[in-house]
Amino acid sequence: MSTRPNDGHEHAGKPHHVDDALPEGAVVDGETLTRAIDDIFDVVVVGSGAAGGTAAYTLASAGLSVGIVEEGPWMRTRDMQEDVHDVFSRVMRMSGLQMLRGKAFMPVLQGRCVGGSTLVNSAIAWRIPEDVVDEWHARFGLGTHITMRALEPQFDALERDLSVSEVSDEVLGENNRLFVEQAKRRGIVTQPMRRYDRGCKGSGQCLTGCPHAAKQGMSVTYVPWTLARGGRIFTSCRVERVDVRGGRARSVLARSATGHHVTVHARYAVVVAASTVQTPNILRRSGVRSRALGRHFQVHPALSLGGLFDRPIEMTFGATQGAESIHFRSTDRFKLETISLPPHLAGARLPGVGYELGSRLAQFGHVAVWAAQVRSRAEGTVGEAWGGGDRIRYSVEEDDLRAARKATALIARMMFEAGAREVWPSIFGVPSILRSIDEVALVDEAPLDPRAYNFIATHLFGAARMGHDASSSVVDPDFRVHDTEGLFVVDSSVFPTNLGVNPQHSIMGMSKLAASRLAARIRGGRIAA
Ligand SMILES: Cc1cc2nc3c(=O)[nH]c(=O)nc-3n(C[C@H](O)[C@H](O)[C@H](O)COP(=O)(O)OP(=O)(O)OC[C@H]3O[C@@H](n4cnc5c(N)ncnc54)[C@H](O)[C@@H]3O)c2cc1C
Repeated sequence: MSTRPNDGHEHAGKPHHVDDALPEGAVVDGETLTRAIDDIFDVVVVGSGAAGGTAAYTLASAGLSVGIVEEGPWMRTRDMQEDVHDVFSRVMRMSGLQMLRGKAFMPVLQGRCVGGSTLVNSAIAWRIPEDVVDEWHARFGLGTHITMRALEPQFDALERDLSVSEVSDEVLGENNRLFVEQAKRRGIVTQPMRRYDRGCKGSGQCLTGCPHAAKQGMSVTYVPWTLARGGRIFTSCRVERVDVRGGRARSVLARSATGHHVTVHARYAVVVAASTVQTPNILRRSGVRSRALGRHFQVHPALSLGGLFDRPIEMTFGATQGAESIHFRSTDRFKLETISLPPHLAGARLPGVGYELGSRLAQFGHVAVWAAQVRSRAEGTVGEAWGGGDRIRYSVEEDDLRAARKATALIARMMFEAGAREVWPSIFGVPSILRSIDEVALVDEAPLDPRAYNFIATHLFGAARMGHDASSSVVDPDFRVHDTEGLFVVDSSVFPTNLGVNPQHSIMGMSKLAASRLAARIRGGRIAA
């Protein structure tokens, strides 16, 4: 059977997307709900992002009835806009203003909408590196359950379903091309990114939602495909807790944006996939008591540098992120990437104020932005703030800052070698504008102080760690919360460490593995209704 029900096609001369043609009654919109709801499914999935969308579709494809409860709204392809402010205020958690707090503040971006962060991300797909799986085996004893052999078929299926392919030359764009050329000159191994992509037009709008549904995020793939298989989604309904009675998860208790109770019962299981930040707090509110809950939170702190060139770059055309290098992943713990930012976001990276800022904005077509993700060693915590919000504490360590400093200096040198007139390193204590390659020496000496760096976090891990021992982990190697029947966690909160590569594909591979095993157990009668 095709995995692509209701696929996009032309309709009366207009593009018609899969999220325009949803089965009647399959979406219960919490923004317009006028009464309480009580419903029942075989499995209830909390969250519709990378992990939740994948789990839901895998379970529905195994013939189980699936209800998805999602805190955010559904932004349809027809409603996508370029305006960063409008999009972020509708689909980003806290309109994009969520912060990690520690020795410094670090913004942490998360989608809060159908599709979760896959609506606003760059769709880069990386299989989990084998060294990470080996480390999980050596340090956490997961080798009997989490193996490359078990994960590879999941990745194969995901890549088929979601059309993972390399960025083509036609949509590479100048920002990406220049990076590849320069890296090659330096002997740095690069590759075109592999992305979830069906017909990218190079509009550079991944971060505000693809207006062509070419990016294969969850809101145009696994979520609608789940609904086509009889599933239902409750949007704009925030899960407050899972009702656990007699040691078993019974139902999910949510509240709609209009304030009504939404109670969704699970015959067999509740699968929590609300992300590394929200999942631990949902478990806490559900009465899960584990010393490990909320601990071992990790990120890949990311930094980016702008460079001003004489030649046109035009970041508005080309894959938002199209080229990368893991050349330094093992030796120096960072990964290099390109990123084409829209002017509203890149504006925050431009140096100067007033006239000076205005004149740089006028030259925006000549700006390139290259970035690095640090495989940080630091760990933080996730807890609940007074009033019920999420409180994340995290500070990078000195080793992480050394990696960040080295990556910044390398990118700055690459930009000058590629012909940049100015490079903007974004480190406090280093001039905001470097005008020659010799000045990059100032970056080599930059302070090792977390407050000096302009990090952002989009890759999140841990805080409900997997392991055998209930005193040091939250879920067992079958993704089940220790000592709780029918309660599973399938997002990257279960990852014992970060990865050093972009996480979505690994999250989906793990979620698919967990959901396939759960479906087999339910089908085999090993989980009683
Ligand atoms: C701007 C950006 C760019 C990125 N680029 C890439 C990339 O190119 N490649 C890559 O591999 N990774 C990328 N990432 C990271 C990647 O998107 C995430 O790692 C991945 O989506 C996480 O999956 P998840 O299912 O855990 O969380 P999400 O995808 O964030 O989904 C979690 C969902 O749960 C919902 N939820 C939370 N709490 C509740 C609640 N109480 N009740 C109901 N629902 C709830 C949320 O609203 C959300 O929709 C990027 C992230 C961002 C923000």
